[in-house]
Amino acid sequence: MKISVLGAGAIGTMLGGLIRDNDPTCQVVLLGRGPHIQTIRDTGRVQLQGPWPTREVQVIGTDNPADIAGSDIVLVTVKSQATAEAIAAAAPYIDSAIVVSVQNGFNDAALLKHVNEERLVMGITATNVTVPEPGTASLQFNGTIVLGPNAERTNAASATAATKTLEKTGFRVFEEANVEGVRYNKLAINSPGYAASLSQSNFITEAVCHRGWRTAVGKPLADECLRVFDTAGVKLARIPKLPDIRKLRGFFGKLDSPLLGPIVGTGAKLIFNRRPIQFSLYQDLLKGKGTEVDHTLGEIVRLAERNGTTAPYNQMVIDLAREIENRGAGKFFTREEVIDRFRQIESR
Ligand SMILES: NC(=O)C1=CN([C@@H]2O[C@H](COP(=O)(O)OP(=O)(O)OC[C@H]3O[C@@H](n4cnc5c(N)ncnc54)[C@H](OP(=O)(O)O)[C@@H]3O)[C@@H](O)[C@H]2O)C=CC1
Ligand SMILES: CC(C)(CO)C(=O)C(=O)O
Repeated sequence: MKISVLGAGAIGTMLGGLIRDNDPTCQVVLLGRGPHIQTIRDTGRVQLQGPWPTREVQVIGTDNPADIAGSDIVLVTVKSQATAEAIAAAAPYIDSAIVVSVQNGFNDAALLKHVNEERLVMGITATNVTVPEPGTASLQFNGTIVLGPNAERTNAASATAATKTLEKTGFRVFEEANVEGVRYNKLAINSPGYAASLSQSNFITEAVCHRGWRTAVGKPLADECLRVFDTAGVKLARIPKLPDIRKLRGFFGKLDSPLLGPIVGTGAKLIFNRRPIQFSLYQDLLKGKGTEVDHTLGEIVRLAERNGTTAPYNQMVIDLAREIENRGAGKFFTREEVIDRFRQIESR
């Protein structure tokens, strides 16, 4: 079986590497660019770090889309804004492969320009991976993958085949009939996570567990996402085994309780100070790269507008991310500056 990854950065390298490590009969091609893929191409190996001794896995690294020809499965793991260009370059070599988007953001239209709907499967991953140095992918958080058929189920066979292949990663993989509901849920979870990234705050211990941040930033974002989904008639589906936006909103409430708050907060700090979640948006801001925020939280803002409402809190995260992008690598806000900017929305 030949599996190719289109856009092998953090997520794509981890998924492709784990598949190859767990099933050496699979040929895995990591198509990417820059020093990361150059290192993999030169050494013929990728290093996988995680809650295991470092694994060295043999893969093919390439920057030439022609090398994916003959694939059974192509995993799309470029950032959303790179999807149109990446799939256009890969299209002549996709042949009859099943194409699986494992991205945040709704890139269906860009992918459908080049891939038959029966062979396109949309999904998300709620894992967390970084590239600490070229040639290495590091698993920060061992989560799940969810994918599923489209509403008409024209791609149902492909969704099942993609699920079986992704199970080779060793992650928990779920096929979900309402995958669109999962994808919206994931965007909503990312919304407060991105907001914490604007000030380099540990999402759980320095943002969620901080009363001022929770009140001015976390709760309004979660409430806004839920209100927009409700107005638009989006039916959310759970991300199995993980908290969803409703649970996260409930957790914010629990932390406000004078009795329960300190206990829950201490437990959360013990767990999340050890291996902080590094949101993909944070990783890009740190490197001074353009982020995909317009394609992720921008979806929530556009969904609001299409349904006659607004999403000013999500728009604020987008605006602040843009400001950091323009200021340059690593020039983040302080948590208090973020809180101040969010408070200004209330007084408008
Ligand atoms: N990292 C994470 O923990 C998580 C990420 N996600 C989602 O997964 C998706 C991928 O994220 P992530 O892995 O972090 O992103 P990365 O930026 O680490 O990886 C994407 C890679 O694709 C490369 N690329 C861009 N355009 C092309 C192209 N035309 N041809 C070949 N390679 C290309 C990029 O190169 P370059 O850097 O030069 O642009 C980069 O190396 C995103 O949608 C993200 O939101 C979801 C859950 C967790
Ligand atoms: C929430 C997270 C970390 C996945 O679990 C993510 O989606 C991201 O980094 O963008």
